[in-house]
Amino acid sequence: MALLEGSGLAWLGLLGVLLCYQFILRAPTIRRNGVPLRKPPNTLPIAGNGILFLQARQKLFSWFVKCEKQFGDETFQISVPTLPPGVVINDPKNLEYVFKNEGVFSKGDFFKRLSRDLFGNGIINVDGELWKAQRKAGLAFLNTSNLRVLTDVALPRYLGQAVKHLNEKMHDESVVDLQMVFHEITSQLMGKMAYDMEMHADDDFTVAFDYASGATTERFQNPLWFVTEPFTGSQFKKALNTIRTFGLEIVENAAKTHDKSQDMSSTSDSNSDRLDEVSGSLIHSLLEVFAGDQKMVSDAALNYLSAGRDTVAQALTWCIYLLMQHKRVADRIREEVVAASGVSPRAASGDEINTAAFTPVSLPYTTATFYETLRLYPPIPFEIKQCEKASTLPDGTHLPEKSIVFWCTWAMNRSKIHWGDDADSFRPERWLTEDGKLVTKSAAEFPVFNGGPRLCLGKRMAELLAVQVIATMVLLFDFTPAYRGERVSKSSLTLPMKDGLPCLVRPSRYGTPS
Ligand code: HEM
Repeated sequence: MALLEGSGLAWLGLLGVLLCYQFILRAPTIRRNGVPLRKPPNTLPIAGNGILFLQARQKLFSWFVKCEKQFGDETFQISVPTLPPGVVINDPKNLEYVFKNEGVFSKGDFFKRLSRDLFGNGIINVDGELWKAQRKAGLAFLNTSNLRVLTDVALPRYLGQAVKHLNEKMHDESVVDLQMVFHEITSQLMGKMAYDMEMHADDDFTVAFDYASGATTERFQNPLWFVTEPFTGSQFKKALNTIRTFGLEIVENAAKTHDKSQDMSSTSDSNSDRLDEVSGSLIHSLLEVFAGDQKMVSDAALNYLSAGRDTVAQALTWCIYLLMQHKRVADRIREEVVAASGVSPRAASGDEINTAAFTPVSLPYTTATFYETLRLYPPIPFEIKQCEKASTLPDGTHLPEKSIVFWCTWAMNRSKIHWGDDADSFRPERWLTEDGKLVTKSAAEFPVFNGGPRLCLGKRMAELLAVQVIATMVLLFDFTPAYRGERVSKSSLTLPMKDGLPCLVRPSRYGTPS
């Protein structure tokens, strides 16, 4: 006990020295055209905005929204003990500059140090040659013909299984967690197509990844994580071990299936299953690029898995959440899908619908609904870049070397300046022109998929997947909430819904009662 008290005092002493060093000797003021940037309300003399960052993420989102309302497009400075000086940008012109100057605004040491345990040297956590090589492998995986197999073969298969599961739940009148249902679809899909493996939403790996993502986010929120984690991080360590073991399993499995597929390629005929032909194509190209470096292949594979699977499942979850509150929008989706597929009331059970025909081109309103969901619930709600060298933003803000640039997509997407007075309302119509075409926004205006050379590689895949799933679910089912009040997200690098989305399932006007 005495030892603990002694070490506690030592930590406190160290902390005091660190804070004084940071704030009295080091923290530079960032200026715009020579004038110091404004600071947000409640910035404390020594802790700066640090205490605020310790709050639950929903409160943090609200704080960023409040700042956007107060500062509009004006860049402001934030300070958090132990972090380099930082600014928050809201102006799309500044963001465009950040996107265009990837060489200046990189992931940086700050981001990498905090997320290395989770992402290793995977694409999300590296710059330069390692990034380029992984991006190339990803581009090959997400080519047009693989995406066609995804929409025509793989997704209808896993979506069909989800429909069956929901029909059973409907029959039992039992509650179903739709977040798990969507996670199961994307887990199976990515598992099969990218890694030629069976993956599920409740695998140990998934649970561990979920935990580790929350713990990594806490590092970003808690500036003293390196002080607290040795005492509180045992579960985090366990989760990281599970993740690493699974990563190596993916690689070992791929090495086996690679040999097998090379054996088979000589005998395969034109009738071979299209899905089996593309299965594992991502991991196989990673094996080729990083031959012999198992850890590297594993990091790359796990990064793609987390980027491609969780984001889409979460976006679908928030979409149905919003549709349960906006029946008018669900009805319009149904009308659009019925017009495109010719289904008559009480006729569709899922088996006979060609869900592959549900595409962003054939269903613009459904696509607009997906975009409107992403606007209000962006799966990656915060972004961080670090200046590799001093730079000046278009608004005149001079950023010293190593300073941090934050933008909060969640807050930017609610800006009344850029989205109008009804920015807080869920209104898919804002995404459609008068003649029903989809409105396009630049990446800087709508940074949900990032932008510049690091634009999300899976944007097209996400759109194809989401439209097919939303159209099918809304056509067949009517969901009602089995929870009270508002749903919020839990701590994570992405936007999972806390405690899932428990619902009751009934047939829609077009689905068949079980
Ligand atoms: C609604 C779904 C999705 C959203 C909102 C989304 C959003 C994003 C964002 C914001 C980034 C930048 C992250 C950062 O580095 O700071 C990103 C990167 C990335 N995304 Fe997505 N994503 C989605 C789906 C997908 C899918 C389905 C894939 C397929 C595998 C994917 C693959 C990637 C990859 C590989 C990167 C890293 C790109 C790079 O650094 O060059 N994403 N995504």
